Amino acid sequence: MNAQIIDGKAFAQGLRERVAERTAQFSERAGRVPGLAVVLVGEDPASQVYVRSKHKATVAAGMASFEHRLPAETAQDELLALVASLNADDAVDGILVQLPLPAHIDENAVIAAISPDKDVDGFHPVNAGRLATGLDGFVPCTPLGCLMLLKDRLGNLSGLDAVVIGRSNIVGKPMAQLLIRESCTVTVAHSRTRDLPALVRRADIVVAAVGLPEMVKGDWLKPGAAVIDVGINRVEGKLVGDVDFASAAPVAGAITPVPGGVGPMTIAVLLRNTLVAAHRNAGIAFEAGTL
Ligand SMILES: Nc1nc2c(c(=O)[nH]1)N[C@@H](CN(C=O)c1ccc(C(=O)N[C@@H](CCC(=O)O)C(=O)O)cc1)CN2
Repeated sequence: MNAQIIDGKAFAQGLRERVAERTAQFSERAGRVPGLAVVLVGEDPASQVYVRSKHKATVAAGMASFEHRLPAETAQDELLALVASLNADDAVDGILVQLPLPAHIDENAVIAAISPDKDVDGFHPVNAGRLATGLDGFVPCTPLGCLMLLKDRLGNLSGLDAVVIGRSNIVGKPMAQLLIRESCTVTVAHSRTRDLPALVRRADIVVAAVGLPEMVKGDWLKPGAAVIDVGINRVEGKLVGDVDFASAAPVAGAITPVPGGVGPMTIAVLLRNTLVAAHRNAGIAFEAGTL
């Protein structure tokens, strides 16, 4: 067997085009464009690339992009004051503080300061609670992107066994919640999990989000499993995922590559979430349709 490659880059491009069409319709009706504010603290090279990509994608979708770049030494109170001003700004529908933040800033305090109604990252505890309890709210972009790719490939996920490797607030936990919502049987594995290969071998769906280069091997997989690789690890100048693609591809039924799999979905879903936020803020019903 040789896995079908899940082309996240192409899927993300399609999603971005659909968001752009719906943004034009929204802007016509609301008399204003959706606005996304992105805050970057410090000079982390990868974060600078992501923030630049977000700016370009936001503008290309027909939205207003408000970029705030602060020096690495910025005091937490200064960042909280900026978040408060963005919360109060009617031109801003979505607020995103790029992570990771410098070590002297409490990430949780900053996330908690963002208005849950502008939290297009879906990281605020209110939105995490909404997801866990089945209420409408913002869902973190990367796991929602993974779910879109899975549903596009597999259709109905009901009854499938899923293993999520990694328990972060940003990917692992919300991914598990989304799969539960689709009626999968979900196991969340982490660094203390015993006999991870045996657990993975039972899964129809494997989502790897641990940040350990090429950790998941092909002989851990059930033949035909759908494998979603969230890892972005730089090894000797090369980008690799958390899955050992060379050994996994001959066993899996479908697999996301790195790069070009999950990564591009993050920004496409961010635009989608910003469009949803704009509808809510303007009091216009949002029809999800193909978004
Ligand atoms: N506030 C947030 N911070 C961070 C998030 C997030 O969703 N919200 N996610 C990541 C970084 N990220 C977006 O912010 C991101 C990561 C990867 C990609 C991407 O397209 N990756 C490409 C490879 C790009 C490369 O060469 O480095 C791919 O996988 O094909 C986009 C966005 C952490 N911080």
